[in-house]
Amino acid sequence: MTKRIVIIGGGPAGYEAALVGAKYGAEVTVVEDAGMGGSSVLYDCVPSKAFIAATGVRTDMRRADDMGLRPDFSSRKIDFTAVNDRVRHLAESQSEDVRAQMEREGIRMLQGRGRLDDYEPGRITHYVTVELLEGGEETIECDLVLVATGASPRILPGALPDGERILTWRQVYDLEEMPEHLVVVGSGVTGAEFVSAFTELGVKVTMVASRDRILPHEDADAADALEEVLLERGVDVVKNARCDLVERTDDGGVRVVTSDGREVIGSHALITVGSIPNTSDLGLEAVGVDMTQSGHIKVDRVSRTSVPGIYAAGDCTDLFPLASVAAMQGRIAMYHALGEGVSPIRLRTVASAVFTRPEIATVGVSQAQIESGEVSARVEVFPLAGNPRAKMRSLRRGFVKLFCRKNSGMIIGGVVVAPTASELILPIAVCVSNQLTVADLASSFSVYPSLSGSITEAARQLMAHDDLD
Ligand SMILES: Cc1cc2nc3c(=O)[nH]c(=O)nc-3n(C[C@H](O)[C@H](O)[C@H](O)COP(=O)(O)OP(=O)(O)OC[C@H]3O[C@@H](n4cnc5c(N)ncnc54)[C@H](O)[C@@H]3O)c2cc1C
Ligand SMILES: NC(=O)c1ccc[n+]([C@@H]2O[C@H](COP(=O)([O-])OP(=O)(O)OC[C@H]3O[C@@H](n4cnc5c(N)ncnc54)[C@H](O)[C@@H]3O)[C@@H](O)[C@H]2O)c1
Repeated sequence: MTKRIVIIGGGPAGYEAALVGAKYGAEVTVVEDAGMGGSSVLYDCVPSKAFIAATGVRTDMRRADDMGLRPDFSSRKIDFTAVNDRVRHLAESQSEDVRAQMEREGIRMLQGRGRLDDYEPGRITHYVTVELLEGGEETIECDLVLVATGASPRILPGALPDGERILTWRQVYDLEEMPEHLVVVGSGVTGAEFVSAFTELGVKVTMVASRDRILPHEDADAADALEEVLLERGVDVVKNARCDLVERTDDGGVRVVTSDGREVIGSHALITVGSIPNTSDLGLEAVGVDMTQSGHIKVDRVSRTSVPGIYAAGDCTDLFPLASVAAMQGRIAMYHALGEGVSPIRLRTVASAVFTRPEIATVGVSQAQIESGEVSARVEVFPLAGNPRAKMRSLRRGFVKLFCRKNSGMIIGGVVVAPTASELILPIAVCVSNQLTVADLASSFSVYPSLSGSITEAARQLMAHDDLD
């Protein structure tokens, strides 16, 4: 019998799940209140990476002098409106591509807000009521529901965004002029990416970090390397500073006040203090779906919630807030729900990147886990400074780090800090996913000269260590 599936949320978790559902012959409806592709495509991941790509042109030009080229960029003004127009256009056209693909696959799409509406919890059939954007309501009867509603910027009570001077990251692309002095509150991945991007555009940036280091959840050496670059580029980092208040000043700027009374004055403030899951008003509690204290939906590794027939995927769950993970959770939910063979999600194999200059990419276990004794492994750090390709490209910083099991040499993690770390991490991710060893990696050919040569070289160093043991 054809399964009837309703997916609430059309981001990577929702649309990837819908495509799998349709492929396996289910009758799929996706309910989305913004646009297909969700926040990932319209407001978060895609626009930020498009913006960063534009700012990266300036980074590359900075090296031109060192290479004997003397382009005169001082007289070329940055057309900030054009930069932002391009970003918005890219996001909208990607959203349209997702919508067109879903249409081709025969997926029904409804624009509006969905909520679970089971009149009698515990039954096999579920009901989703949609408040349609065009007006009116529709209730859909179905066998399976996937909740994929994502998350929204966390708002500090003392720092209410006004879209002009006090901004969330989603409002940056509406600015008509470049900020003179941007104060970025929060030093997680989102904060670091915008600090780096605006710095590359030549904007004065101050970063307000709640701890004594930036990127507290990333590899410490990588975070230190980035901090060094940011300081060298003129960024001020205010540490151990929790922001309590952000307000407009009489001259049109902003005043950021920390809990210990420190004050930072700037022209604009960008608040990047994390996200909250979009899980209220969905009727989840009424049907008995277990939630965490933070409001995330509890799921297992095949995306099941505590209620049969209701699955959840992506940023509304408590796994790993990445588009790639959301998409994988969504696909896994459908394979499982439709009785296809499925492997539970393996978070240790997730590769992720921070798109700063330089980029930071990681996969597998962390050095912190090794140092704490939680994981037993050997570590090799190989600086890029000696790499011939890095010298040719005038790259002074960056490194490759590999972690392998002590006896077997199996690769269980790695970190790359380089301009293209997000691309260079793949061979290490392949090793981690497929349980390959340093010998496998060391015996693979890398191109000469290439930055990836440092990855095979790091593996060779770990092998040499094996020989001595
Ligand atoms: C600034 C920033 C940059 C990022 N960059 C990256 C990156 O480079 N790489 C990466 O892997 N990840 C990145 N992420 C994380 C990534 O954006 C998220 O992990 C991803 O968006 C999660 O996808 P999702 O499908 O769970 O939800 P979303 O993409 O948030 O989509 C959910 C959709 O559901 C809609 N919705 C919510 N409630 C309802 C309802 N009741 N009815 C109907 N629709 C509803 C929402 O409006 C939204 O459109 C970034 C995040 C941020 C904040
Ligand atoms: N390139 C990418 O893949 C990418 C980019 C952005 C976000 N993301 C995903 O989103 C997740 C969340 O990242 P994020 O940076 O948005 O949030 P986060 O929660 O990781 O970081 C927010 C930071 O703000 C700090 N903070 C909280 N309240 C504060 C206050 N009052 N004053 C000062 N600082 C305060 C927190 O201590 C924290 O360090 C990431 O873990 C990642 O999975 C991914």
